[in-house]
Amino acid sequence: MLELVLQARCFGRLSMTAFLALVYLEQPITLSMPDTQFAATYELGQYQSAVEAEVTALNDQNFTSRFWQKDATLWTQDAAAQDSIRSFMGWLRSPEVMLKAVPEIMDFVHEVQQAGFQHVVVMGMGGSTMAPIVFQRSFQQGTTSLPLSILDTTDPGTVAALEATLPLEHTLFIVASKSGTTAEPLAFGDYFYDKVKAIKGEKAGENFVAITDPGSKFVTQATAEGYRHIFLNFAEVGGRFSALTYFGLVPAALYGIDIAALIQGGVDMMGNCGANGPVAGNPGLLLGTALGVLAKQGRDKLTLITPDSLSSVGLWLEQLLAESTGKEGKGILPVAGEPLGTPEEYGTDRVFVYLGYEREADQANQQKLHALVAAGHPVITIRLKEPLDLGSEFYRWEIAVAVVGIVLGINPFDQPNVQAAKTATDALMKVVTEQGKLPAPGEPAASQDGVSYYTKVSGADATAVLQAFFAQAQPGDFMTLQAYLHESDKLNEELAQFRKLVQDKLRIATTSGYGPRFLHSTGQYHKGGPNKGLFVQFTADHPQDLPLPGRTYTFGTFENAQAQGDLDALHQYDRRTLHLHLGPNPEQGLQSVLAALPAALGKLG
Ligand SMILES: O=P(O)(O)OC[C@H]1O[C@H](O)[C@H](O)[C@@H](O)[C@@H]1O
Repeated sequence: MLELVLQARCFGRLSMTAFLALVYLEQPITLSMPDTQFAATYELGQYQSAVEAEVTALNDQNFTSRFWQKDATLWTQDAAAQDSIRSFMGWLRSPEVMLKAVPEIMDFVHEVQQAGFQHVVVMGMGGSTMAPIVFQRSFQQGTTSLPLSILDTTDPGTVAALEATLPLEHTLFIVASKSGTTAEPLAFGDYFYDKVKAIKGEKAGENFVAITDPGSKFVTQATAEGYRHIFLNFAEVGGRFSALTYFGLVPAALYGIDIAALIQGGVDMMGNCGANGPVAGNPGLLLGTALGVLAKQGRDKLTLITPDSLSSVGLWLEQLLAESTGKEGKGILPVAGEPLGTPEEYGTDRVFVYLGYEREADQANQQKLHALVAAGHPVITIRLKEPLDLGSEFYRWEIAVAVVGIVLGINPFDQPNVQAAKTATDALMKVVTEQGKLPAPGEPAASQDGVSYYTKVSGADATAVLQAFFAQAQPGDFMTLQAYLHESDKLNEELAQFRKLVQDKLRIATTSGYGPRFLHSTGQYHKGGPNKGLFVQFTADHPQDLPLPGRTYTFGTFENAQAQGDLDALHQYDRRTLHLHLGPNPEQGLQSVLAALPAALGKLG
């Protein structure tokens, strides 16, 4: 059967009737309107008709006008949940609102340049740093702009390594926290404020900027400490929907990105998604409907394929998808950073999304994607002209996950299970305050080469424990690596090797994230999504720990408590876990685990 291909460009010029007429034809169709920027291709095979039916059903219910009127009955009939949903839809107008704020942001950029700063560090977690990470990794630094670093980990080795690269006296620190209560950014802020104060005394505040919500407690602290500037974000925008607000745009502008053009992309996408009145087609609706329908039919692992130049988008998308959809035992698992394979390597639980540039042919991935389409896997392709198109892309995906929420029947704007890990961590930190240290872990199931293996299953040695752990895998499961470690190229390679060995043998999806970053991102799905995960947590010793000013604990203890707290939370949700404490040298420790893994997997059927 021929696959149906719809080149979904310029929906604004294509009536929905024409669109539906075209998608019903049983032959490949390419609509070529190269003057627009919202290029997406849907190759959905056997799922095409179900997606069309859902788009029609949503349009029959006046989806677009109800959506823009924030009609929360689209998502739920529960009155309290409806109030909550409405209160998180401020992001819908964020591109329009922020376009007006461009002169204010650019005035600030000039002020910073004239003050002689040499480096910018953005410090925060989750939605407050994901977009800056993408900007820093996807764009070239502007010629007259400042280098940008992002700190979103409590790992003392990482904090120390960053500190060693900074001209502290000439570094601008941006403490970014929407709520102003998240423990990590407050710790980062206090740590570096103390350092700068040791150099500049009472003038330390000149080097600090806050981005937060109006009225947050952090505003009081930042004011008292004489912060150079406090950006008050506008209300009703959840963290993962804040890329095109001060959280993304202030760092972007300091890095030299043309933020007016970036935001304009978002404004254009707003229009295409019906912000200014009825539209014949809606790129966000189509993407969200396709992903929602596919997830309901078991294709609930969104496998993101990008060229290297866009790989960081995976981090942003992970948070948006996992926190928005991973709840009530449902959800779409974002799978980023898995090299693309051949059709036999995948189960029937995948949908592939290729996000690339028009100018990069990326033949190797394209050939594999063609083979996947031919084998019946759904593939969605989105091509950008240039990095600035990320402005419209962020917006398309934000609309899409809101639509996924409708299709799956969940509230896409809350993150009810993130708190579980925070609560467990807080309880552990209380123990640290009272007893000076964390509770000792129980007996390991095995120890080998200085690596301790903690898990509920047992085995005579490391290989046997790994075998017993992975014997629990079922088709449709996934494995996730959770590394509370100092990121390095070597570790990234080793983690990729771990994923490959497991994927090749068990044919399950694999993901990987550094802690505590992922706690504010995919952590919601881990606890709130379907119970299909095999969780492998890595921790290590902290030979060079760092004290935290005004606290009785160090960065290292904080990181350990976060790892232990999340493990406790995963157990509350009855998840299958394996904790590997890698000892003093994590790269070497992981090497030892990798040496045992092939034999362990080899013994499985
Ligand atoms: O910006 P903040 O209020 O500090 O929040 C940072 C992050 O915290 C939590 O973990 C939420 O689950 C995330 O959605 C949020 O982005």
